[in-house]
Amino acid sequence: MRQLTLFKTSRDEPPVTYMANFLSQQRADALLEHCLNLDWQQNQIKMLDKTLLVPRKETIYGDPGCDYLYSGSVHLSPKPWTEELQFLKEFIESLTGYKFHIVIGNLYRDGQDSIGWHSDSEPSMGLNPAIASVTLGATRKFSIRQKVKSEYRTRKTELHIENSHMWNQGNPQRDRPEATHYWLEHGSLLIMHPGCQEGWVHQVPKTKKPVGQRINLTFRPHLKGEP
Ligand SMILES: O=C(O)CCC(=O)C(=O)O
Ligand SMILES: [Fe+2]
Repeated sequence: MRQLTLFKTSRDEPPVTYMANFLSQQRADALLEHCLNLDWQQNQIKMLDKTLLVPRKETIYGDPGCDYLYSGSVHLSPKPWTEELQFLKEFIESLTGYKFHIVIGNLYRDGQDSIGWHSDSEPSMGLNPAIASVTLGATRKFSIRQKVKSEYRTRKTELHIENSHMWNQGNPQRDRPEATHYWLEHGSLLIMHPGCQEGWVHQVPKTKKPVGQRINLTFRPHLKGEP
């Protein structure tokens, strides 16, 4: 298959590529059905002396030994690839030229499930990782903006940024760069290119509008992955 040619983005444009009709309706429906039966769990994040439930369910599949730690406290250990997930991974690899070793799934049960502002910069992915994200089910808004200075310096997690009013003075939202929004649809692919995690943060905010369940699959590299 011909690979996507690399993607001109200017300094002020998010380094992402969005393909709305990546999967046919039929493939996307079948994959959603498959993914609803994966092994989902709701994890906990420890922050300061609090324990908070992650506001969505999660799962991880991938190469053996590719454990993933995020927010300093959520430890995910991959189950072996299912045939469907491995096929999808290889399809995206051949399209993009990027290599992936794990997939982390997010299950957003309704509009109250979300992921706050964050970047995915776990050292186990190596430097400047590309991440490919497939959406199944309900459409949700995905926002992306450039980092502010303080977000470059420390490895802030989604809950640190969301709760930054607890330790920042003033209004932390006031000086944030303007966000770009994408409506991620059933069967779509969003590629976050190298550099995206280093200079930008993204989120899927909560919404009061009635929305059905949505599954998001993020394919990621891992330093311990198979070559
Ligand atoms: O659900 C999405 O579209 C984004 C998920 C995400 O950012 C993540 O898993 O790190
Ligand atoms: Fe992310």
